[in-house]
Amino acid sequence: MIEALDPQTRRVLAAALVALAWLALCALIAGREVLRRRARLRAVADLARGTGEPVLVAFASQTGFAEDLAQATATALTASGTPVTLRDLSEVTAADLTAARRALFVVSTTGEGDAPDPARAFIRDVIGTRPDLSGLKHGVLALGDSSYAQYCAFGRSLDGWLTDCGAQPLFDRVEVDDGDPAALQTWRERLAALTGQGEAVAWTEPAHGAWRLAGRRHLNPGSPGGEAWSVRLEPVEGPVDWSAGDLFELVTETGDATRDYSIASVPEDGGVELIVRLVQTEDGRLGLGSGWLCRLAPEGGILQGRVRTNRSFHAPDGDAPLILIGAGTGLAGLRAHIKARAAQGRHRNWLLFGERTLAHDYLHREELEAWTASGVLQRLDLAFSRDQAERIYVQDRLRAAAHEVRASVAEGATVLVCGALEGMSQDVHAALTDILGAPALDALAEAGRYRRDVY
Ligand SMILES: Cc1cc2nc3c(=O)[nH]c(=O)nc-3n(C[C@H](O)[C@H](O)[C@H](O)COP(=O)(O)O)c2cc1C
Repeated sequence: MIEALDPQTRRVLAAALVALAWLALCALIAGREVLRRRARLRAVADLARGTGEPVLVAFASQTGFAEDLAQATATALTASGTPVTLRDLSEVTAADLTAARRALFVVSTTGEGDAPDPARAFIRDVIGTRPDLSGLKHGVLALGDSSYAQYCAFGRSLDGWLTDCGAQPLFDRVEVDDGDPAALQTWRERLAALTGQGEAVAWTEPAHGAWRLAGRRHLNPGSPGGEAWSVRLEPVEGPVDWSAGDLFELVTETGDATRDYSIASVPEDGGVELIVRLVQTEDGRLGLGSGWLCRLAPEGGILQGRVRTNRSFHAPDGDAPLILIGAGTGLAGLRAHIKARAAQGRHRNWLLFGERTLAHDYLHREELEAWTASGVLQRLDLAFSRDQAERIYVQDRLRAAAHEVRASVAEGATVLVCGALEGMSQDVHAALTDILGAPALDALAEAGRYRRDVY
C-alpha cells in the first residue's frame, strides 16, 4: 500500500513517523522521571511512620554508598518503630540540629581527605558557625579507605565539630574501611541498642541481580596506553532503570569484592555499557574486576551486579548548557549524559575529551563525530597528548577556550567532569579555578553546577 503512494507523500509520511517515534521516546523518558520522583516521595513518606520524636539521619555521599547506607539505616529504624527524617546533609540547617534530639550522620570522604561535594553548603553555613548543640545526641558512620593518606577525614572532623558544639555521642564513631562488613555489623548493633532491640536491627542489603555479558569490544588496539574495552551487560531479570551519571557495581568473580564503573549508556539502550581499562601488573596479573570483564568472563555468561545511584553526578533538569570534560575511560559517564540529552532534544552540549593518540585512542570516534555532525554536540574539543612534541591535555583546551567557558557559565552552564582523580581532575580543577576564580567555582559547586565523577 505504501508503494502506491507518490515519493513526496512517502517522504512526508516517513518524516511524520520519525517525529511520532521521537515524541513517544520523549514521553517515555518524561514518564520514567515522574515515576522515579513518585517512588522517592513514597520512600520518604514511609519513613515518617512510628511513634516518638524522629531521629534525623543525614548523609553526605560522593558516589552513593553513604546514601545507600543512610537509606538502609532509615529503613531499619522505621521497621523497629522509630520514626526517621532522612536528609542529604546539604539540606540540613543549624536550626535543624538545635531542634533535633538524636541525629545519625553517614558521611564519606573523597578527593584527598575532602568532604563530598554536596556537603559544601553545610560546611560553609553550618560548620562555619558554632550552634549550641548541647541538646543533641549523635552518632557518626564514617566511610573511607585506609589506603588514602587522610582516612575518614570528613567523618572525623564532623564528629569533632559536633562534640565541640556540645553534642553528646550516642556511641563511638564507627569507621568503615572500604566497605568492611565487620564495621557495618557494628553499626547495625549500635542501631539495635538505640531502638532497644536485640542484637542487630533488620537490615536490607542491596540486591545484586544477574546480568548477561552480551558483548565486548577492544576500543584502542595499538594504543601506547592500557587496553580500553567497551563491555555490554544486559539484565536477565527484566528491564532496569537508572539515570545518566549512575554507576554499575560489579561483583567480582570470587564473589567477595565489588568494583564500580561509570555507566556509559541510558536505560533506553536496553543494557549497561561500560568503558573499562584493563588493569595489568608488570608480572602480567589482571585486575580483579577489569580482568574478569575484559578477558576472563565468557561472552554470553552471567555476572552479578547492580546499578548504583550516583546523585552527585546526575545532570540538573532544564535546557541550560552542559560542559562535559573527561579523559580516557572518563568518557563513559559523559557519554551517558550526551545520550540522555540527545533523547531530550537538548543540544547545548560541549564535550572536551582527552586521550593519548588520535590514531588509536579516539574512543567511540564514529559516535562522537555523528553527534557533532547532527548538532547533538555543539562543540567537540579533542586533546591527544602524544600526537605532537608538546603534551596537550583537556585542561589546556579548557584554558585556550577560557572566554567561551566564562560565557557558557554565565548562561547557566553546568560543568561535568569524569575520569581520573590524579592528574586530569586536579588539573581541570586548577584550570577552572584560573578561568572562573575560586569563589565563583565554589559557588558553582554549591549550586550543583560543578559535578564530578572521579576515581
Ligand atoms: C576519588 C576518591 C577519593 C577518595 N579519597 C578518600 C580519602 O581521602 N580518604 C578516605 O578515607 N577515603 C577516600 N575515598 C574512599 C571513599 O570514602 C569510600 O570509597 C566511600 O565508601 C565512598 O562513599 P560514597 O560513595 O558515599 O562517596 C576516596 C574514594 C574515591 C573514589
